[in-house]
Amino acid sequence: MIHFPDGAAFARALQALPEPDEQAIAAAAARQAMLTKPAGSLGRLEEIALFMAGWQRQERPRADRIRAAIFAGNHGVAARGVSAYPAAVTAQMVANFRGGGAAINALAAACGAELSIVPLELDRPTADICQAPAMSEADCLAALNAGAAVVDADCDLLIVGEMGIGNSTPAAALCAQSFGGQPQDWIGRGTGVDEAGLARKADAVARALHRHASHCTNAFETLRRLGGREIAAMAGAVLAARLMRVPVLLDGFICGAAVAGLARDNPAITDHCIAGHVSAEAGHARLLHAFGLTALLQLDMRLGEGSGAAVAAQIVRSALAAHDQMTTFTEAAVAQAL
Ligand SMILES: O=C(O)c1ccc[n+]([C@@H]2O[C@H](COP(=O)([O-])O)[C@@H](O)[C@H]2O)c1
Ligand SMILES: Cc1cc2nc[nH]c2cc1C
Repeated sequence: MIHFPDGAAFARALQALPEPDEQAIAAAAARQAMLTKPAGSLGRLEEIALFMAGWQRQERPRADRIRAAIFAGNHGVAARGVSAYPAAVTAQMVANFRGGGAAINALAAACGAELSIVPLELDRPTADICQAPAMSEADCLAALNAGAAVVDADCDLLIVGEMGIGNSTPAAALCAQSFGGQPQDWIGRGTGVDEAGLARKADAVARALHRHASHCTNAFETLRRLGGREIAAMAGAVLAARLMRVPVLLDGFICGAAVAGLARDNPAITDHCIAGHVSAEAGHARLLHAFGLTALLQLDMRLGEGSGAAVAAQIVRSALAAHDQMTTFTEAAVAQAL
């Protein structure tokens, strides 16, 4: 299991990212060239198979053991009226996840993923980022490690998701800090705020950046000051997955913002990530563009809780099923291209 003893160890890990196995990619590409289809005709499904081969270091990658890790946290900034729902919903939804009645329960079951629900000190919201760093160093480290702890090396694919009333505001601040632009470029309706709520979000992001920007000198400090527990946990999970060469399916805007916190220090952090979908949250398309990622799906979802990634996992499974199960031209006695 990956554990970061301190912020410096986390920073070192982020600078020493393993690369995919080029030999496995070449073997998978050679296999793909022999399968009974015109070259390239499975489009992005072929890219997905090669991507998975590289990270799993095998010619025929698997998606049998999918883990969906959903982290939950509460946010001091929620008291500023930046969400359409009360903060109590975070804990209530965690109970719903545990009871099996949320969207992610159905969608994880549908794609064959095992769910891990990880609430992070819901009774102790982070500080209001307009006034103070969201977390102490110890709290941020604990959250990063809670994320890292869900990843095990025999996982074929990791889905990361979140639940946290108010978290689209710190997510917007993280994106603005990491990639520049104005608060307006990164804020959106979240759970469905009205115009006044949107204005409060813009104001909160501007205040947070004004207070913290000059102190956000590295990924740890950026996540600690502008993030939240579930956001840091997602960052820890994505980094730990990379260290174990476990490919990751990213969910929506808040999930992406966690990775934005890491990407400024090392843009290669997204190399083992697939963007499962582009959510309806206004800043998500901009964020994926900044990462250079193209989402698998655009379904106008804006739920969070790993839901978009769980739907996208069906595409990954389809890609790997074709790659694994199709016959070759020789086996099926089908004539090759002229
Ligand atoms: O995944 C997304 O893109 C997404 C977009 C909007 C809202 N959400 C979810 O809604 C919550 C954040 O919205 P808000 O309005 O409370 O900041 C949080 O629980 C997220 O999981 C998620
Ligand atoms: C009901 C509800 C469910 C959620 N799941 C993720 N974010 C959410 C926000 C709300 C409000």
